[in-house]
Amino acid sequence: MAKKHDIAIIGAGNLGIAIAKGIAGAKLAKPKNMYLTRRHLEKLADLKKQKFNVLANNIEAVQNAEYVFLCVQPKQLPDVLKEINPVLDPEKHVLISTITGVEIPTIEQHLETTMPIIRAMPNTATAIQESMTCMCTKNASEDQVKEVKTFFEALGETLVIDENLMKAATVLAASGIAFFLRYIRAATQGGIQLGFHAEEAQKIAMQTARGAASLLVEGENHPETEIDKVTTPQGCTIAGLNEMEHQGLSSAVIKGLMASYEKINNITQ
Ligand SMILES: NC(=O)C1=CN([C@@H]2O[C@H](COP(=O)(O)OP(=O)(O)OC[C@H]3O[C@@H](n4cnc5c(N)ncnc54)[C@H](O)[C@@H]3O)[C@@H](O)[C@H]2O)C=CC1
Ligand SMILES: O=C(O)[C@@H]1CCC=N1
Repeated sequence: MAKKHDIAIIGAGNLGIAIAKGIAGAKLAKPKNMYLTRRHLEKLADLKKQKFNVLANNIEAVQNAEYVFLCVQPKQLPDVLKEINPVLDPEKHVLISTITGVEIPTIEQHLETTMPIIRAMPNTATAIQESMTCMCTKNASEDQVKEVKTFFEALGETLVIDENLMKAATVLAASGIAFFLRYIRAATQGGIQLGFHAEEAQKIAMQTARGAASLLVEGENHPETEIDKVTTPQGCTIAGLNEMEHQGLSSAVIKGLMASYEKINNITQ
């Protein structure tokens, strides 16, 4: 954001904490300008020591902020909106909702005033400024979207999308972190069976995953172009790759993404 802002993070759980750390790490705001709420404050003791404002009072957090991040679980959102409604000011606040599966018109139904609302779908890598964040809005101004986009650009990569793609973005990018991590864990377990100590196997798997992603990011290539460079004829790579496909690797990933997507449809029930 062009100028420094005061920020409320309503629901400083796993994602809220990652956002708070990312913002502070990118120097977008100082900890003393951030107001973090959650139900069990003892879990924010470390952040309190780092001078973040840690409080149980959502109203106070909103009153102190211009940018209000909503980071509670979907089922917790109606009560939170009911609580902060009286202090929301469309001239002062921009609401940034990270809540999975709750569309902007639904958020609006819970509000007494028409507010600028931006939905953002970051992932936990915001904590280290490596998020992939998809965003959409309905009534925020171009300047407000630009500001929030600039903000998330400091926390990784961004894409402004139509709201009807937000569920897909949730699965691919937000849940996606867990999916890629599970591959790294599985590769680590395989490496151990092949003779490495666990730490060595994990180091090899992590750096190899980073290298694979970097080849695509920096080379702007299709994955198969890079795969073709690895698969020596009659070599061990194609033998392993084909066995993984016989066992349904690509199919398992796609089916997993679809299951995750379907779950979003009834996540608030
Ligand atoms: N965890 C992730 O990687 C991602 C999560 N999201 C979305 O972010 C939201 C939060 O997810 P998580 O951080 O995983 O959940 P979480 O359960 O770790 O965090 C939610 C936090 O909200 C607090 N909370 C509950 N009711 C509250 C209230 N009335 N006032 C203040 N705080 C309250 C809880 O104490 C908890 O710390 C969800 O809607 C989720 O769909 C979106 C993208 C990624
Ligand atoms: O698992 C969930 O429902 C949330 C949304 C994406 C990541 N965590």
